[in-house]
Amino acid sequence: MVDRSPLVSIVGAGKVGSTLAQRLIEKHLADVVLVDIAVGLPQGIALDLLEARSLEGHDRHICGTNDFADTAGSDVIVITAGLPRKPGMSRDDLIATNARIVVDVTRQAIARSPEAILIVVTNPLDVMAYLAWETAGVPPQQVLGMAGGLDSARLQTFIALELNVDVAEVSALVLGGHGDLMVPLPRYCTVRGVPITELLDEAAIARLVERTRNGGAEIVQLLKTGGAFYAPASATYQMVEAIVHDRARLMPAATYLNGEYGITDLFVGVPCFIDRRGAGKIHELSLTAAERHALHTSAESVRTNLAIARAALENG
Ligand SMILES: NC(=O)C1=CN([C@@H]2O[C@H](COP(=O)(O)OP(=O)(O)OC[C@H]3O[C@@H](n4cnc5c(N)ncnc54)[C@H](O)[C@@H]3O)[C@@H](O)[C@H]2O)C=CC1
Ligand SMILES: O=C([O-])CC(=O)C(=O)O
Repeated sequence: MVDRSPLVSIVGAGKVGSTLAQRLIEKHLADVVLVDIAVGLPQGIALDLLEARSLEGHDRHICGTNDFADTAGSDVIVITAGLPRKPGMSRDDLIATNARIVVDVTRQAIARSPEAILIVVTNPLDVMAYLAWETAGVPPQQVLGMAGGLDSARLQTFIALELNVDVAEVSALVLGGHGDLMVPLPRYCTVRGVPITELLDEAAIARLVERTRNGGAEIVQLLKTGGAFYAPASATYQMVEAIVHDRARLMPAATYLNGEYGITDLFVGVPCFIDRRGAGKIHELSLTAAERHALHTSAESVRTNLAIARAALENG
């Protein structure tokens, strides 16, 4: 992508941000700037990770800071700043607080790296991706939201556990908003190319689909103090890697839709080719009437939440 080492700034040095930072440097993908509002937190994590460098055998650099000036010239900016939910909460309960945070940090980050690809992770994901895009004032291809890779990996895991097969043999696909109405697509889930509809009965598939829809909440219930972070960091890593290595990888991600799938002016999860320019061509699957209806229902819920976020921002 560039002659120098790729530079990834991660905004939010919490669970997801710090885990992603570790993955990025220890897998030699990029140098990292970790920025957070909490004084000492990004500095402490960065120092700890630096001290592990000789043990892990890499020479990637990481810097922790509270100053966005240190993020200047980033190739990729990942936004993980904001509240995670607690047991009993929906992701949508985070709208007002996280909208303010995402607008604020996007403005500060993009001013220093106007060419960077933005990957939004903060929830509720699809709404936050839209706000980040609107705030950044960049072409929509420059902004992506991470969720489809995570939701698909969860379904992939549950299929592998159910069939007791190697997870590497399983492929799965989840579209739609990253919420309770997400759209797992069993017709597009396979084991070595064999559709799971030939391997599992309807009741089993329905159970796995439901577990996937509740995948985030299941972990929130277990952890009690926040949400999942290892798999979210891995799914985000894959997106960063596709950008940094210009891979043109087809993966589900929240992407700006302008008529694709019959949806306009929203970020919603669909398969798209991700490369150094961000979101490339969107792939339009041929969906059944029921699948299309489910996708539209999910998208309309994102639209409603976007209106709620806008109202919250207007009211300060
Ligand atoms: N899209 C997805 O699939 C996933 C989304 N998430 C979301 O990612 C977000 C982060 O989750 P965690 O890392 O678990 O939370 P966390 O609470 O561990 O970390 C959040 C960090 O954001 C920082 N922060 C808050 N306001 C800030 C500001 N104005 N500027 C800079 N930093 C700020 C906090 O100080 C904290 O360190 C949450 O909204 C969570 O719901 C988490 C997992 C998956
Ligand atoms: O459930 C949450 O709040 C975090 C998240 O989005 C996920 O793990 O899917």
